[in-house]
Amino acid sequence: MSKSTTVNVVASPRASWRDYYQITKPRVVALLVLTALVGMCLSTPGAIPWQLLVNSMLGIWLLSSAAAAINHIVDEKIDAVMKRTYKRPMPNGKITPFNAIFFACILAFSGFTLLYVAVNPLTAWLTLSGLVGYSVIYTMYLKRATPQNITIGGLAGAIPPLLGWTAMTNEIHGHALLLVLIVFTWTPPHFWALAIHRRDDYAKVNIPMLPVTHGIEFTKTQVLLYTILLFVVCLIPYLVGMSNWLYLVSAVVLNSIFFAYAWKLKFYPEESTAMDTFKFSIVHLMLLFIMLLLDHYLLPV
Ligand code: HEM
Ligand SMILES: CC(C)=CCC/C(C)=C/CC/C(C)=C/COP(=O)(O)OP(=O)(O)O
Repeated sequence: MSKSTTVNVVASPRASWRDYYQITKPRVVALLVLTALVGMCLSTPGAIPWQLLVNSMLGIWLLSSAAAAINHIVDEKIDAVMKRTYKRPMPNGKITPFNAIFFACILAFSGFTLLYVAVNPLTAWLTLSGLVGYSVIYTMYLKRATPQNITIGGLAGAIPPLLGWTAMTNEIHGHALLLVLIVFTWTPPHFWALAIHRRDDYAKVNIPMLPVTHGIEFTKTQVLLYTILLFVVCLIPYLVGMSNWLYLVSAVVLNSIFFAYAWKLKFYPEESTAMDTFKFSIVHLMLLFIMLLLDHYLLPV
């Protein structure tokens, strides 16, 4: 009689393409690429060569996605504990660290090569510095070190308009830096509104986000002050003759709404106000950049 052995194999859930797609933070990267596209279009008065446009957007998209994937790899342990993130593909074991690293390397290598060869080396190096800024300086160091983590780290997420600009012109222009300044000033109220709502998550994993270290009220004041600063910064493109009245009117309306959300958050908060403010921040930036684009093509200065 032959003996049979029963082996209990606990299969780890298999990753699908959707899991890999998820660790690239697709919606964040989509908005980043939109800001890069606006940088590209505003850099040149006329039409832009479509091959250059496609190669630039693809390269920036690949490197930003790689940066997001590295963020998921580095944050696996804290993501496993936080309510907002515990279902992500890394903490739930669908994607192994080895596979994620391999995936991120392919994205980063192909993105860098594409930008270097088909766009220009300046854009390739600047985009790589965005990756290092986000996945190394912000994620590995600043995020765990200081409540000003996102003010400094925000520079990496703000750089895409400059990348779009250099992709077209191969030079760093003051107007491109102005677009970077807009995203840079937008980032603190964008993130702190969410961090107010998720304060306990961050406290649980000892991440020194502003609402954890300085309290909810202080953070709400900062959100309000940043929306005022952002209002002023968003007027500069009109004041320096970079854009026309269509952008000006849109910027005034969008920033007034953002300010109103921040005011409500500070003085008349309801359960949902912090998340409503966070959600509006995304609509704000998206519409602001779309209006910059429409203004550029409909009312050239
Ligand atoms: C250091 C800078 C930033 C921090 C700390 C930050 C933080 C966050 C966090 C924690 C979320 C929630 C993500 C989730 O629950 O999956 C989020 C969502 C989002 N962020 Fe940011 N963000 C930053 C910069 C940016 C930039 C520069 C952009 C685009 C220009 C951006 C666009 C978005 C979008 C579109 C979402 C919604 C994503 C979705 O619904 O899946 N963020 N951000
Ligand atoms: C090349 C280039 C331009 C790179 C840009 C990189 C990039 C994807 C920036 C987005 C910023 C962001 C979503 C930060 C949140 O990280 P978090 O770790 O605080 O948020 P999480 O807890 O949701 O992961």
